[in-house]
Amino acid sequence: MGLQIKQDSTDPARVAVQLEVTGMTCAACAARIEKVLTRAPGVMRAVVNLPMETALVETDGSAGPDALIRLVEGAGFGAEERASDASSERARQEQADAAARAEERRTFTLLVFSTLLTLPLVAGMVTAPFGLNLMPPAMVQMGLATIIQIVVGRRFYVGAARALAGGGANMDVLVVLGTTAAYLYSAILTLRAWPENPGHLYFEASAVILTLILFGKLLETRAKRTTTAAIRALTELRPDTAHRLTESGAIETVPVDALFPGDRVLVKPGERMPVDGRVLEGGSDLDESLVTGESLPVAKTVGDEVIGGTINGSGALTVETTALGADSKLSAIIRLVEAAQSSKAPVQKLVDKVSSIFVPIVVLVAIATFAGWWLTGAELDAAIGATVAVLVIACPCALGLATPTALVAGTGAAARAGILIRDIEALEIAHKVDTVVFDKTGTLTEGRPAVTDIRAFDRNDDRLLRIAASAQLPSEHPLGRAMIEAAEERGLQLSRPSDFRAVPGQGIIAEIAGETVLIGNSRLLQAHDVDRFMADQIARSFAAEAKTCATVAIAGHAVGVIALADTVRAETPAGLARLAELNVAPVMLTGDTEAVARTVAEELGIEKVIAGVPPEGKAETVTGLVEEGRTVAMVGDGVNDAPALAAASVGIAMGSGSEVALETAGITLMRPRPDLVADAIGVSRATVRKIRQNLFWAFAYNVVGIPLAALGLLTPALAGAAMALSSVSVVTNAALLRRWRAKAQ
Ligand SMILES: Nc1ncnc2c1ncn2[C@@H]1O[C@H](COP(=O)(O)OP(=O)(O)OP(=O)(O)O)[C@@H](O)[C@H]1O
Ligand SMILES: [Cu+2]
Ligand SMILES: [Mg+2]
Repeated sequence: MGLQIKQDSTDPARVAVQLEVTGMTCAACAARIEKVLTRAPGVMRAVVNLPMETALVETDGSAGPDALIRLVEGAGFGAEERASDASSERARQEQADAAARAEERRTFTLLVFSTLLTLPLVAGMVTAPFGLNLMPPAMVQMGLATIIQIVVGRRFYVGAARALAGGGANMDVLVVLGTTAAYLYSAILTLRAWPENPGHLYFEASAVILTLILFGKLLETRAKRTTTAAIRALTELRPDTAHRLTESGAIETVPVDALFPGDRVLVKPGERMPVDGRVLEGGSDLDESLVTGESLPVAKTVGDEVIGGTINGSGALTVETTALGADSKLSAIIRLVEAAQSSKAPVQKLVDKVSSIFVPIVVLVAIATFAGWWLTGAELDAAIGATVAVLVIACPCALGLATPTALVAGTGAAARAGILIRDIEALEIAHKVDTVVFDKTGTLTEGRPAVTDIRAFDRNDDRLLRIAASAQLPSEHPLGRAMIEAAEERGLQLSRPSDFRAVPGQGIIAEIAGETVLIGNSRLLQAHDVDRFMADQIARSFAAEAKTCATVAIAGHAVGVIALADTVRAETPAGLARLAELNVAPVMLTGDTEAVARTVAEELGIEKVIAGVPPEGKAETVTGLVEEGRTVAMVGDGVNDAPALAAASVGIAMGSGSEVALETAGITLMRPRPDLVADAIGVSRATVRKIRQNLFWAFAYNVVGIPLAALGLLTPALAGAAMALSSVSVVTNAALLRRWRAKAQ
């Protein structure tokens, strides 16, 4: 493999300093800063990244961050030290995790304490039917209840006070009102009757309610922590150290934070990829499942891109670093999923609004209940009991949990399948999608066309291909690349055109040996008054075989036609069949000719075809479909489809996972597989279904519970149990979503 492992050493003297630079306006600024930094004593390398506004400086340890900052400031810019990305991100996660665990432990201890104090209070209730009276004396009851009210109740009092101060009312307000009413009423009775025995007391009710709610909270935080664990696992994918190859070919093990873009790293068999990069040497199979959801190993050879966090198979790889830390794909994914999970869904905003109206209404109902019982001549005792039960059963905590728990579980399950959901809005819209617009080239097909036939009018096919491929040398278009490849296969000598211009959606215009060469479709020929008759005839015959044709014209005369074919992706038919199952209509949108598009569409069973659309017309076409009243998902392969992705109700970027696609598309598929589109719609439907179920049950429980409590059919303690149970069932129901699996394997 040509790799010689000479030594494994760490070089503590090498220090990487990251600076955040402000005030840069252009590349010249960046170059100036780079020069100033590079020339400073002790600096080995400096790289300034203009769009990221950062400078990465490698020093031998003698130039500290402060000195470097002064240098940048001396050049007229602002600078600040930036904490190293990978470690700060992980530290942040670990901190949050530790805090969550500590909170959980505290809640658990409190729960045990609260349960122990509550048990004597309920002992009387439980044993009474057996003719035993184990109820402790009223004063003891009051002592126990007071401790619970203060120690356990504290967090609810604080929460309620905070909500009221903010002008709102939440579940804590109801909990506080209910338990305080029960407690105070019992306390007053006890004190007034002392030393006699008072009548019926509600100490056990307030204690049981607080204990149960605490129990619900504990289950809730635990469930939440396990649903986010899938995402947290992603951050743990990145290794801490990497084997860097030095100029001399030695190998040193360095912290990942000390690497620079451009550094070459050695990845040994079985190790995790420390950075995003390109393979320079070697070959291996990579397990990308945790990043892209692809379950089969992916073969990588020289020139292929690798993603940090994936697992190397049995080969050793030398990789050139292209992105690290916060710039890496893994970081982008983590940020995306985290942002999605914490963004507020429109339905959640509605729930918040409902809750804020709901609480005052409940208080009114409670007052009415009390008045009703009182006025009909009932005991004060019964009136208080019913009122407390109303306040407790009305607590909307299940309502508050219904949406966020389902969303976290749904987006987490999707991410595991390689479906990244940027925001909750995308998830909510995706479930309504009735039309999916597919870009043809690169989405339904592989996007790697190959030259199949050459029809030179003078029968000199090689000459035609040589001219065409030469003219295409500067082209980025897949059709152009295919021509170059075909020419190279035939060993033809190519020469760069002296002038080159791409006409989007039509073709190219180049200058070769003083002659203008046009290569493209009918529209290009028409625009330049080239006789199209013969070329169109040929193109039509090839269209039946789903081959795309490009006509070559020299000095205004058509001289031949080159036919190219692209293969349909293996997963496309299954993907379309599953969309049909979901009752979603597919539409093909392409810049190719109607005839070719029709042939491919017929083969795939797609009825609606919109062909011959120039790149800038794609967004317009999508907007047109949206205006017809459809909910449109546009599936494209990234960068050039960005406007159309943005125009759709929801944009689905496929495959590339490039930054641009991540930013513009509501949903990104990490693998170039059209069948994941159905899964994206599927997970969205499953999540929205869960949210609706949860909301329904949470509401139903309140709607049924409140009248029962008002009529005195629910004891306060039972109401507390019912409330805790409803919260737990909502959280459990949402957690079931974690079992969702993509059908695309
Ligand atoms: N470099 C090129 N060489 C030859 N023909 C070209 C070139 N660029 C564009 N064309 C012509 O313009 C047409 C439309 O190109 P465009 O890039 O808009 O669509 P596409 O990528 O081929 O298909 P899709 O819209 O499905 O992605 C092509 O089918 C081809 O006929
Ligand atoms: Cu509650
Ligand atoms: Mg295209």
